[in-house]
Amino acid sequence: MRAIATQNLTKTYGKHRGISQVDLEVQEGERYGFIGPNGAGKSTTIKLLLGFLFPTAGTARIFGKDCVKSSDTIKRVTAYVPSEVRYYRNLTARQIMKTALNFHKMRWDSLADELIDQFAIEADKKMEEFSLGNKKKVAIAAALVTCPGLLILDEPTSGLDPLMQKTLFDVLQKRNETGMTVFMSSHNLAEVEQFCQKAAFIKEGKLIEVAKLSHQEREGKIFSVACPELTREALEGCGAQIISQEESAWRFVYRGEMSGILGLLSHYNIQDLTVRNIDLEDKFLSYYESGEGK
Ligand SMILES: Nc1ncnc2c1ncn2[C@@H]1O[C@H](COP(=O)(O)OP(=O)(O)OP(=O)(O)O)[C@@H](O)[C@H]1O
Repeated sequence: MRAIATQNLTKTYGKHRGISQVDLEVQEGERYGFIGPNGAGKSTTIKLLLGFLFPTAGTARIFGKDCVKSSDTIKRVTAYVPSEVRYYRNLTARQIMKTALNFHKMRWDSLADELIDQFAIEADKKMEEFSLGNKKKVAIAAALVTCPGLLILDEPTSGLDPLMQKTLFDVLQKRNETGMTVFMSSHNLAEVEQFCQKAAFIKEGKLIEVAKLSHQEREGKIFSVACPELTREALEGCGAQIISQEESAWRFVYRGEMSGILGLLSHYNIQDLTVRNIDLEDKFLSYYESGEGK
């Protein structure tokens, strides 16, 4: 079963672009990242999934249910943690978690206490007394306490200190192991790379790529080589894709067998050499700096 499926999903704000023809597929149980620069269309997509906005064209489904027609049913199996959390000032953290439970016709139980403990929440303090990061922790606990099948997070770690970021991903990992699907939009590429199995890249409202993030599926290595004699012809002849050259310093991507490039380099007097996996930041920069779709 697909937790999220959108087809041709399009939203315009009057004459302004929102998103255009987005086809997204997230399988049940997946940990999925949603990446794009400011204004790319991440929040618009999330709001369409949650039924906060209606599409101009196309469809969005969660667990097979249409996000417009079955918005109420979807809200019962989906939880959402926004990037910036706003609550009524005079509610306590406990009251907010209870409200979430009431909405799902659930009772306060040991899980609620456990979440308060894990996220070090001062449960009887009012929202007006909470810092931004502490409000975020309440939002996370209120989302998790309802045991959603799908958790959608917008910038999940914004406002959280490093210890709480770790707690969050530990808790998400455990929930994911028992079946919860996680869909998170983030500007923090390292956290997406570490936690998610797949990531979709959105640019100017269009989905431009879905990347698998498991280590086996990495697409090549980045070489940085210092060598005055090396030539563009030699590198390209071997299948390298040059990223930059400054005097004798070369940076290139190599996707072939290692023996090929190492065989070539062994003929040169190499002054320095580093090799590393392509990471999400490389991909992000290549998609978004180049001005091209891919
Ligand atoms: N209410 C609105 N009225 C007009 N245009 C809007 C509105 N909301 C979003 N947009 C436009 O839709 C496009 C996508 O915006 P969106 O907020 O979805 O991007 P985003 O990827 O979430 O950005 P960020 O990372 O900055 O939060 C942008 O061009 C934005 O200007």
